[in-house]
Amino acid sequence: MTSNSEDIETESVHVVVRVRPLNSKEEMQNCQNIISINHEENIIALENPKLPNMQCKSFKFDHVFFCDCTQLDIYQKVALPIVDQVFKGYNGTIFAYGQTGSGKTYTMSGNQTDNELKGIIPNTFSHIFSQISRASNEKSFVVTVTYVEIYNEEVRDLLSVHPNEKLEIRERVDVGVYVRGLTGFTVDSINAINELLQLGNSTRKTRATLMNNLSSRSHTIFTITIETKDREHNKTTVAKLNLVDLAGSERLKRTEATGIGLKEASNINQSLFVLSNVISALVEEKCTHVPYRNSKLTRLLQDSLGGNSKTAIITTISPNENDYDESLCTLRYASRAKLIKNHVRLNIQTNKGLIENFEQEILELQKRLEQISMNEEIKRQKTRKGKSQSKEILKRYTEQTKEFKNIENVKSELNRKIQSIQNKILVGGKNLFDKAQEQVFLLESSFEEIKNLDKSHQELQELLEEKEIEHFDLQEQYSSLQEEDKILDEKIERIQRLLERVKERHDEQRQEHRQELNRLFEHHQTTSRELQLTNELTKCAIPKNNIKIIESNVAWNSEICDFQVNGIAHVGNNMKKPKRRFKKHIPKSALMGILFNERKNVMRANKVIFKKCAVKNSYQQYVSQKKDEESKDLEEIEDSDDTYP
Ligand SMILES: Nc1ncnc2c1ncn2[C@@H]1O[C@H](COP(=O)(O)OP(=O)(O)OP(=O)(O)O)[C@@H](O)[C@H]1O
Repeated sequence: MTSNSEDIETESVHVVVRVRPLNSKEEMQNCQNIISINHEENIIALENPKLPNMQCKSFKFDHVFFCDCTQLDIYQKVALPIVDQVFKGYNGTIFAYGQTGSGKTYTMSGNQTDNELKGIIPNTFSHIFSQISRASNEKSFVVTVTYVEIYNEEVRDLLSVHPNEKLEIRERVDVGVYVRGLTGFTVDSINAINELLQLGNSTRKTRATLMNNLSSRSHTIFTITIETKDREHNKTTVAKLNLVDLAGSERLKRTEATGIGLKEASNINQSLFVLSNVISALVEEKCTHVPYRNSKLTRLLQDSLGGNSKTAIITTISPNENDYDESLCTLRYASRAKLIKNHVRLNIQTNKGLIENFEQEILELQKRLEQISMNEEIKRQKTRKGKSQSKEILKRYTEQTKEFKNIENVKSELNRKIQSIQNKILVGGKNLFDKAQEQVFLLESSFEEIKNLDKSHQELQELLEEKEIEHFDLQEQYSSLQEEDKILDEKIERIQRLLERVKERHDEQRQEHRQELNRLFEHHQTTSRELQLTNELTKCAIPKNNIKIIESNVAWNSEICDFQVNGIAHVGNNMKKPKRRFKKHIPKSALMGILFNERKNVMRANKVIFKKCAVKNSYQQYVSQKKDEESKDLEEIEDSDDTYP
């Protein structure tokens, strides 16, 4: 077997944890569960029963399964991906590791009579044969099985007629590590492979201990080798799947083992100790030597740990508070094993494989059969020709008939051989199940399909919900945009109407201003003329000096809107003394008289003047007021744009 170095992939060992439920004995003793699980993060936390206030010890794995998980859950998450890879030509290993009584055998083998309780090994059988029956008929497969146990550091063949015979481990460059003299069986159906498993299990060493009524006293490796010949791509691959059920580690104090039990337990612990050393060495960066050779177990699992294999370790633990130390130790090793890197490559068959050998054998047998048939035919013809001749010939004929019978027997034996070899080569697409098996498997696969469908249904449902939310959002956005658009239209319309109104008002006001301006202008002209006349009249009526005196002594009172003589109160007739500013040489009475009369005249005249002036002022005020109003209107328009809802 060869494979290009470029094809080598480095990948970590897949490590999962399975927690078994508390058993009835533990429940009766009221033992506490010290394990909690975070399924989303795949974290398992262990509470120290002696120090409940201390923080839990937690470990992260590729997957964690709690007591309620089913055998099929484990198969789908752990074994199925590896079995699929074996079909592609990659080696695979699945092994259960854990304390005695933690559920390794339950996980690997389970209860064979109950479909739901079947473990990884029987489920793998169904998976393999269903894959073959679903494959293209351009593919041929040969499935072979071996089953070994390592008991007290001795390798034994569980399928051999001499199961107690010790076997040796050897290594060859082209094959790798192998067990010499191991019996391999080619299987063509689930029944055939199941029978071999049962046969092996019946020989496996088990014993009742204080920790487990049916404790495995040996490590077992059930190996399925699948050779696949793909005629379409002219490629043959051969891959091994090791299904390993280890014996559990045990504290001798707790199991109180003695005699053979003690020897078994010491050997089990010793080989598990080597296994943990191998794991440690593999993950240590500076380590140059991995002690695979220190135990038979690690020697046989050499390829699975750090070698050419896709490996999954199922760490089984007990939730019982009394098993805290063992569980912690198991989890520590398991989390270390996660760091092991394997170097996986596609195993392409370059020399003659089983399929080719079988095919050649069939051809040779068929040729022999043809030759025998031809010889037989010639002999028969000769016999027919000599039928009517002498008695002697008749005697020979009887002998020849006997010979023909023998030939027939040889022929049927050859046909049987051909058939049995042909049966070993499984052609893709062929139905390999008998009715009952098919139903069982269909039940399992439909269960699997239902699960997958459920999953995809759930995913689709979630997607649909997401899309619906998006749709609602869009609709909301769309309707709010439409509303906004409508509101904006209305706003524009209203602003336009407002603008038109303002324009109209503005035009009207302009018109009014003009008219008012004209009117005021005319009025102003008339007033100016009148003022001019009044001035002329005043000049005639009042001497120039007096006018000056009057002018310097009167002031406009804005409160009463009239002229007032400075210093004289105009309340009734109570006029007060004028201020001393008047010149002394003018007699007071005369001045008063003049002043009084003239003041009256002047006041009248000035009132007129003032009024004219007031009109002029008010005209200017009016103009500026109008300007203000116009600018206010414009501001109003501008404001209305900004402040509109
Ligand atoms: N997940 C589980 N669900 C239900 N029962 C279980 C589970 N795991 C183990 N058990 C039960 O616990 C008992 C011990 O299990 P099992 O024999 O598989 O342990 P083990 O790890 O193989 O022990 P040992 O190393 O001694 O062989 C069995 O009765 C088995 O049915």
